[in-house]
Parts: sequence; structure tokens; C-alpha cells
Amino acid sequence: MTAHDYDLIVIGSGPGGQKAAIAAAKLGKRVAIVDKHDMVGGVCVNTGTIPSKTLREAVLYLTGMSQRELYGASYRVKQDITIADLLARTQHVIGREVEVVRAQLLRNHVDVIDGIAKFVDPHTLAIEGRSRTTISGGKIVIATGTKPARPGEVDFDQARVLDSDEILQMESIPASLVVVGAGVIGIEYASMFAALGCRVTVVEQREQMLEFCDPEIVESLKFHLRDLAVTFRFGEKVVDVAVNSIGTVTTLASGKRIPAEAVMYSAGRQGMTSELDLEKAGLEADKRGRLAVGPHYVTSVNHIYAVGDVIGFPALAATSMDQGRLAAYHAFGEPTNELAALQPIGIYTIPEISYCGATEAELTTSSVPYEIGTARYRELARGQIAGDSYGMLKLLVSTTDRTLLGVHVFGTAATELVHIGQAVMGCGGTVDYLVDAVFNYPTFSEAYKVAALDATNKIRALEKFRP
Ligand SMILES: Cc1cc2nc3c(=O)[nH]c(=O)nc-3n(C[C@H](O)[C@H](O)[C@H](O)COP(=O)(O)OP(=O)(O)OC[C@H]3O[C@@H](n4cnc5c(N)ncnc54)[C@H](O)[C@@H]3O)c2cc1C
Ligand SMILES: NC(=O)c1ccc[n+]([C@@H]2O[C@H](COP(=O)([O-])OP(=O)(O)OC[C@H]3O[C@@H](n4cnc5c(N)ncnc54)[C@H](O)[C@@H]3O)[C@@H](O)[C@H]2O)c1
Repeated sequence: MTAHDYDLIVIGSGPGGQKAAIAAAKLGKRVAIVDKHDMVGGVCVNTGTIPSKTLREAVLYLTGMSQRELYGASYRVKQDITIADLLARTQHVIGREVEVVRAQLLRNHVDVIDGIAKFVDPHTLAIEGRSRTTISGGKIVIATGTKPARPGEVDFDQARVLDSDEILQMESIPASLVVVGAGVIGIEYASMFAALGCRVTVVEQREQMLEFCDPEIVESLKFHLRDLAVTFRFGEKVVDVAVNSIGTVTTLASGKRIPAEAVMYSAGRQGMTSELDLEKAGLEADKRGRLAVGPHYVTSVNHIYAVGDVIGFPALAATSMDQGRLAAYHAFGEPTNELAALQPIGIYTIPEISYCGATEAELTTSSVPYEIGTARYRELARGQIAGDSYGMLKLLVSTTDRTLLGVHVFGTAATELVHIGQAVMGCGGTVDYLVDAVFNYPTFSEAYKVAALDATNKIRALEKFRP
């Protein structure tokens, strides 16, 4: 029964791997998790989510951006913000988070093994770290995440031409920056650099950005970013980046040339599977390095699971965590639910965006009749106090049964506020619950009541015409 060194070996210590390891340990299993010493916590803690969200907080604080409606356009907490100012906070938070992750793994008796894992056979892994070891596991979870996709023809020098994982290595804040790719990563970093006073040009080959979000909210974001001197080049493809000692010139397929101090690539990510020797486990990745999984995150080899970014969409920290937990439960026969269908999306641009449930476009395509209820932050006492006049919350309400179908938020605390709507939708609640609910005053949460009243007023007007 105990022929293997471990009941479960997890490859990768990002959110998916951590939760798989801890879930199995809680079931009394012998668990090991493998990652490089300096990557404990994964891309999430070391180069992705946590650094980018902490940088954003540092930018918002030091620039005084969110206080300028109250104290004037020239308000700053610090005049000359340096990269060191920004990195101090980021490194502090990363350090603390790594400690939290390590402590959680250790107190659950998970062996944390330093190194890169490669398959030797479907149950055995060779670990190349400070020393070389071989371990075997009854079950294996692959949670190796992704790395930035880099076009072969571009010379990345970690100084003037960087990918989004290298932002923390920048030596100074550039006066101008080209961002290649207007995905979530590109737009989040574009907002931060623009807030720092950097002239940002975003180049995106598609005609639109963030097309999965509410178009009205994306329009508001574009307006704000243009106001911070961001230039958008949609429908344009980067074909070359030239570098010399003073800066870069980015050439687009249309022939346009954009000079800038630095270029950041955020043009998608590639699954981290090339080092795994997958063929020795009987597995194969697709051309973007991703692994296909069936129900319960089982790969084509039935004792090997894959979770997190390495399996593709939605590629978010929160979903990766739950996929990890569910995979481990399934591996050891613990009853589980499916991953919750209702998941929020939070985009930490400046201002931030968040939504949950359906978009107007989806409801229109599927012929679901709905009404909109809107609350503007400038009509809320908390909006005035916080100096946010641009924020808004929009509810999409079924005109058939008054259930809440979607919530879309733009502005201060959007990524927190969305969870109220998520909870109501998750419980099958109607707009009437929000009409009758009493919220703390003055809060942003009150926006739900204002928007709910707006929606019910419109539905009432509609109902007068009922035959
Ligand atoms: C800039 C940026 C910002 C982001 N912001 C957000 C956000 O705001 N909210 C959000 O929800 N998501 C965000 N994400 C996405 C989020 O970081 C990922 O969804 C999440 O980290 C994926 O978790 P994971 O479990 O797949 O592992 P990852 O965090 O990707 O970590 C994978 C780990 O596997 C290790 N590994 C790889 N190969 C091997 C091997 N052969 N042997 C041993 N170890 C290996 C790597 O070293 C790494 O530590 C962001 C991502 C980026 C890049
Ligand atoms: N707040 C969040 O939840 C958050 C934040 C950051 C990242 N993420 C996750 O990270 C993942 C990766 O994000 P991403 O932004 O790197 O990838 P992405 O694939 O979403 O976006 C990349 C963009 O680059 C464009 N592009 C590619 N090559 C180009 C070229 N040569 N010229 C111009 N445009 C080009 C693509 O058309 C695409 O729109 C996302 O799937 C997301 O789930 C989430």
C-alpha cells in the first residue's frame, strides 16, 4: 500500500499547488510540494498577482491620485517617486507572503522540496535543485503555471525591453513606455505607469480591449486612461523593437514607429511544461504549453491531475486555489462539489473594474429580457467623502422573475463590492432583497440599494404596459 514515497506530490507552489497540498495533508496523506527555493508561493506571490497589486497600492498612495478630487490636481504624497520607493513596499509584502505560505505548508506537515521536477516515469520525479533526488508519488498534481510568451524575434534585455515578470527588475521609472498587448496584465501595468506620469502607448492587435467586460465600463476606463496621457493603438501589431543606449523604437505592421524609453511585453502567457519531460509520464501539452484535463482536473493519465494556469482559462489565483483543493479531494475519494459556476472577475486598473454574472451582451445574445439599475458614486455620500465622482455600479435584473443576473462595478473598492452581488446571485436572490436591505451609511455598498431602486422603478414603469 505504501510503495511510494508520498501519497501525493505537487509540482509548483502557486495557489493551485498550495491548496492541493494542504487539502491532501488535511486528509492525513503524506504530501510533498516541489518548487524552486526562490519561487515558493508561485508566480502569484513572486512575480505576478501580489507584486502587481502591491505596486498599484504604492502608486496610488505615493502619487496621491485618489485624493486629487479633494485636495487638487497637484496633490502628491511624494514629489519624485523612485523605483526604490515602489519596490520597498512590494518586497516587504512578497517576503511576508512567502513566509505565510511556507508556514502553512510546514504546519500541515507538507515536505517542501527545493528544485525543478521532471518525470522519470508516470509515478516518479527527478528533482534537480541544490542536490538531485528522486521521489515517487501515488498521485501527482501538476500546478506549474505559466511564463510570459516571448516572440523569438524580440531581444529581451531586462532593462529596456522586458516582459511583465521582469517589471520588478526595472532600474528606474521610464518617462515613456510602450505596452505590447492590452490584456489584463498590459492594462493594469499601463494604468500604474500612467499614474506615475509616464507617457504610455498601448499597442493591441485586436480592435478592442477587455472585450469580456461591460463595454460601458471599458469605455469609462479608456476615458480615464486617455486623461492620464495613455495612447491606444488598437488593431495594430508590433513587428519589431529596436534598442540602443538611449531608448527603444517599436515598429508596427502599419509602418508607425513609436519611440519610448522602455517596452513591456504582456502579449499572453505560455504553460510551464517544457521542463517536465511530460512524455515520460505519457502526457502531451498543446502548442501553448497547456495541459488538457477532464472532469475533476484529471489529465489523460488517471493518477495525474493538472490545475491552475497550466490548464488555461480562467487562469486566476482564486480559481487555481479551488481547482487544487478539488483535485486533491477527488484524488483521495473525498466527496466534492464542482467549481462554483459564479465567479467574480477583478481587474486592478486605475480605477478598478469588477463584475460577476452575465454581461448585457450575453443576455442580449441569449434573448434574456433584463432591466438596468445604476448607481453613481457621486450620488453617494461615501463617494463624496472618498473623492470618487466617476465610480458606478450597474445591476442587470431579469424583468421576468426579478432575479439578479449580473453586477458590474467601476471605481473605488469595485473588487470588494462585487461580492455582495455575487452572494445575492449565488442564493438566487431578487432585486427586491436589495431594495429592502438596510446598508451602513455612508458606504459604497449603499450603491446596491440605489441601483436596485433604479431597476425596480424602471420595471414598474414597464409593468404598467402589461396587457
Ligand atoms: C502580472 C500578473 C498579475 C496577475 N494578477 C492577478 C490578479 O489580480 N488576480 C488573480 O486572480 N490572478 C492574477 N494573476 C494570475 C495569477 O497569478 C495566476 O492565476 C496564479 O498565480 C496561478 O496559480 P498556479 O497555481 O497555476 O501557479 P503559479 O502561481 O503560476 O506558480 C507556478 C509555480 O510552479 C513552479 N514550477 C514550474 N515548473 C516547475 C517544475 N518543473 N518543478 C517545480 N516547480 C515548477 C514555478 O516556479 C511557480 O512557482 C496575475 C498574473 C500575472 C502574471
Ligand atoms: N486582475 C486579474 O485577474 C489578472 C491580472 C493580470 C493577469 N491575469 C491573468 O493573466 C493572464 C495573462 O494575461 P495577459 O494580459 O498576458 O494575456 P492575454 O492573452 O489576455 O492578453 C495578451 C494581449 O496581447 C495581444 N497581443 C499579442 N501579441 C501582440 C502583438 N505582437 N502586438 C500587439 N498585441 C499583441 C493579444 O491580442 C492579447 O489581447 C490572463 O488570462 C489573466 O487571467 C489576471
